Amino acid sequence: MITKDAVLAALGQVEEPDLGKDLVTLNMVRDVEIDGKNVSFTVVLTTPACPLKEMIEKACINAIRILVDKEAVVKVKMTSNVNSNRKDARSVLPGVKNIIMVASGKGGVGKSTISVNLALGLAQEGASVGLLDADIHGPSIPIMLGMRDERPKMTDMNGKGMIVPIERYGVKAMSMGLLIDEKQAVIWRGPQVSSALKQFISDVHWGELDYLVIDLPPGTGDVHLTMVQTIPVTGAVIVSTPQKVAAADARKAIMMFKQPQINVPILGIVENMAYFTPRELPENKYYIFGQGGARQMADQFELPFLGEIPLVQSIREGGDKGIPAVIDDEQVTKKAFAELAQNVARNIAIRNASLEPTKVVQVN
Ligand SMILES: Nc1ncnc2c1ncn2[C@@H]1O[C@H](COP(=O)(O)OP(=O)(O)OP(=O)(O)O)[C@@H](O)[C@H]1O
Repeated sequence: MITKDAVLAALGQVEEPDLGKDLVTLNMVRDVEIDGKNVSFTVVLTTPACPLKEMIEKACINAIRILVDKEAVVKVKMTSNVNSNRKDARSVLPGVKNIIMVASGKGGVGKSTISVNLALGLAQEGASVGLLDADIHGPSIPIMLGMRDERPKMTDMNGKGMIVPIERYGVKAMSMGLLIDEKQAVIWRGPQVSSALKQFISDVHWGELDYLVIDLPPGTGDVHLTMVQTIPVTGAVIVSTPQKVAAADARKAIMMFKQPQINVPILGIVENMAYFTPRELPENKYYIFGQGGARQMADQFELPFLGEIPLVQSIREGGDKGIPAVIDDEQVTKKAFAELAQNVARNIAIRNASLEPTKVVQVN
């Protein structure tokens, strides 16, 4: 006779490869039910974007068949509950489980393109996602999401007026560009930008989110410090391109986050425009700017390499039209961005299981 104890003992042998512990110890197994040879249970993953989903499901079925009963009919329900390791007072972004900053040392490497498609990619996997455009001097997200002419609505939250993010393609988005006059912002100095940003962060009503993706301005300046002083960041994604000059600037961004007084974990490096793929020959890859630079940089800093995004005409066209690549039909770009979203989600789960929460830092 199959018993619940035997089932749990077998599942106790199945390891979550990224977290290095078994599913029972990690409290990921729920609702075990047994009816004769029929065994069913739920596995609660730490993210819906888990790239190991199928592998874990197979390992569970095998464990029951090998260790409990080879004739067992096993039904596994795979669900998720995104984990978080926030231990701050939640005075900022209270309902947000994980905060991802997308950064690059240099402008024009595709940071906004990556932010938008990463947010949409995570949402397509089933997560609840927000996207915040913190690039005051060059906000491009309103264009990329086709919401440049929209004006955000306000809502009353316990007597305080809050900005309601705009929903696009299943993601809640908000940009400084929708609230401030760009011509005026151009002459703002660092402190003005910082205080506007602080205000902006606490004035948007995000509600409950699994992930909030923040598109930072390029560089390594005041705004970046303001952000880490204001927000308990889960981790940063560094965007680079294959050219040596971009890599040198990406290094600066890495060094900034690694500084002991900032200490924001880096979730990994993504290489944008890694190779060119013509529309007519989607299988062909031309490494026109050189190959493997970002991967080497990741190895050098012992950071995860999150993926290569090809240089494709439709990514640029989609960005200009307000139709991001992820929701387009082009399979090459869809696949590259889906892998990026899965790798980011995976590294957040690992980070949450292994590292201390990020503290909001005081920089003097
Ligand atoms: N992989 C790609 N393939 C084709 N075009 C791309 C790709 N990535 C970005 N682009 C295009 O390059 C331009 C710059 O991209 P984007 O605005 O995302 O860069 P950025 O790093 O955010 O720039 P900035 O920091 O200066 O705002 C845009 O026109 C965008 O559509």
